[in-house]
Amino acid sequence: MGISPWVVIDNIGTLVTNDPEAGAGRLGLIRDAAVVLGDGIIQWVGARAHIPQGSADATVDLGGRAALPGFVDSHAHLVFGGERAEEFAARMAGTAYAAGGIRTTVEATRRATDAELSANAARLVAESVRSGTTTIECKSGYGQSVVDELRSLEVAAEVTPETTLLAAHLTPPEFAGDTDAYVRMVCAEMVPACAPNARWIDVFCETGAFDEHQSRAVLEAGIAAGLTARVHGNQLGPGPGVRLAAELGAASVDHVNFVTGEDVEALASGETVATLLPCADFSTRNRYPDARALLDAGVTVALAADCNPGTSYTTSIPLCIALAVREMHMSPDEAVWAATAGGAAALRRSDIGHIRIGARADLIALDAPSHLHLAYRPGVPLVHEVWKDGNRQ
Ligand SMILES: N=CN[C@@H](CCC(=O)O)C(=O)O
Ligand SMILES: [Zn+2]
Repeated sequence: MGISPWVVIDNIGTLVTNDPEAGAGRLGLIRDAAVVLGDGIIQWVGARAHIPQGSADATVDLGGRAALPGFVDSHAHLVFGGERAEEFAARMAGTAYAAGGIRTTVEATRRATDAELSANAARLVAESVRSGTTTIECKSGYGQSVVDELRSLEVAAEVTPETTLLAAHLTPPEFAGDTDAYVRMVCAEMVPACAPNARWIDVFCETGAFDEHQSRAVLEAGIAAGLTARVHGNQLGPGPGVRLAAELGAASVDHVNFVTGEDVEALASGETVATLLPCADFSTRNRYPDARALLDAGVTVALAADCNPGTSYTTSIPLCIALAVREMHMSPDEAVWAATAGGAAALRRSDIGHIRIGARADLIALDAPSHLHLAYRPGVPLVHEVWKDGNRQ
């Protein structure tokens, strides 16, 4: 945030603005464009032939490269100890993913020092910036005690203002066999203790984690404490997560692999974004969500990387875009919108995810002539430059 120099980003081959009034189509594409960044915000955007003269400290010539809003990654678990490569290898050899793997990470997280957790989260954020992410959400959820959830949120707050209390990720060993007792503790002690350090309340509403009744209790406790709901739902099988999220006015329901027509209708007629996490499906060999059914029904769709040590140990939004296009039949334009404006909608942010005057000066340049190359050239590190709050990263 804050003061940054005034810079003209000139000679942009194709600019994605996500402002249909500024350019062509939903992405608001402008060819041969320029953008002026200054004091942390977008000061001007348009055709390079009309750049306002004399107002910038410097000019960066992109040489015909594409530019677009920085990616908004609205789903990440960055506060954890250890890793689970062996679990991944076993899964690739045929073992199915189950929620219980989370336990391994809870043990490692509780053992880790504050400094180790901070360093790991900072490392992952730096990695995500290198692949073009300029806003990231970060959940707790591998602490599962008041003390460990609180310190997880403190670490999360070091890297982002978008902090999420996910105490209801799994029932910890101290409450083994009595999930209801854990939920009572979360509502009575953990939510009041942690709410001042969080913006969002989340729950893993899934068989083997928390059922509808338990999920509702946690979300309502969070809402009563001033947080806004988001939900992990319908990842491993059909379930109540999507409907509950829509009913409680959640900002987003995430995963959404197994949905009914009623679920789709509930999302289409409400304000809840469907956040799809194709890297988790890739890494668990799960069925990909039916993105076409969601989009064709008018649901707002976001894409996020779901960086976590169990199901998706990647921070790469470009990989999400490539998978969304190849495996989920989203068009490249839909996928780029979902990873920028869609992520912003999932975080209820109007200041990011688009290039308009007054928006945060979060912009990336690609080593490619258009945004289409993000899906067309999978696995290639196309992100050439990143500006966050107007500062070159
Ligand atoms: N689905 C639940 N939570 C994480 C996975 C957590 C883990 O396995 O460690 C997710 O978003 O995929
Ligand atoms: Zn998650």
